[in-house]
Amino acid sequence: MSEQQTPANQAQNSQGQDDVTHFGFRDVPKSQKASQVADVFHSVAGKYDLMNDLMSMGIHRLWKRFTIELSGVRPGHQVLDIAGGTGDLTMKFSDLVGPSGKVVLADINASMLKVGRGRLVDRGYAGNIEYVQADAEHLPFPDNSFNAVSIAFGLRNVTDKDQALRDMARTLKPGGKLMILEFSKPTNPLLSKAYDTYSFTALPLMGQLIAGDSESYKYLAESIRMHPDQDTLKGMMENAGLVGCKYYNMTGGIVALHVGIKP
Ligand SMILES: C[S@@+](CC[C@H](N)C(=O)[O-])C[C@H]1O[C@@H](n2cnc3c(N)ncnc32)[C@H](O)[C@@H]1O
Repeated sequence: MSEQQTPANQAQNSQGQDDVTHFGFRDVPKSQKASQVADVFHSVAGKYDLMNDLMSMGIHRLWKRFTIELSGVRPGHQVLDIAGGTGDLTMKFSDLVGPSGKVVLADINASMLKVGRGRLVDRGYAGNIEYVQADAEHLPFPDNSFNAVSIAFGLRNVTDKDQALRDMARTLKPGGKLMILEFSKPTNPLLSKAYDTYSFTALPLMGQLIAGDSESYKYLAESIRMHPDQDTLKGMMENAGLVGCKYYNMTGGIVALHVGIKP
């Protein structure tokens, strides 16, 4: 298909440049991205945790542990884990906030929420967790609700990231902390090359063998490359009104944790 004939460019021609975004390396109309992302996560939900462990060789657990350590979450706190998926962070926050606190596990995708809820209930997590199907761009929570908001490996799937950041900032209490754990840009060119080879060959192959779906894992690799790098994301957080924004590179910048405070 030629460039001019893609649905994305048709939208661009008839409605203007702003109506187009990317889905991995492809341009798509903004109105279609959420449903394409939804297809990815409906497809991978059942094998999500196994694939996470295999693809990252278990290292995602360390990235998440560091996030929890920096969260400052304490007993009695209210926490939102948006794009919470199968609930890795929610579980840890639930332990930290205790019976007097609350964690909201929110995700746009019913399949991921179902797997997450089943997993947490199986492990005996109940009482201080709420499950909400919600889009990060339109959070159904009042202003100033949460001591901490986290989004782990979710932001790169969101169509309008600036809008999502503004809404996360809105729902934070003054002094509350936003934590964004996300794939980012490796700082070393050699690591970057090896990581590219791994991402574009091994990931789709593993996706095919284990989840029967290479396309979703090709999207994973592509979406990581399209995501804003460390300094760009930090600037976006500042534009959303957060202060004290900084980031911590992990595994050579393959992943970064960004934190910012609501003034
Ligand atoms: C890679 S998973 C991450 C799950 C979990 N946070 C973790 O770290 O294991 C990304 C999640 O983002 C969710 N998601 C994608 N777009 C979203 C949006 N616009 N709003 C809320 N959740 C979204 C997906 O449904 C999926 O569960």
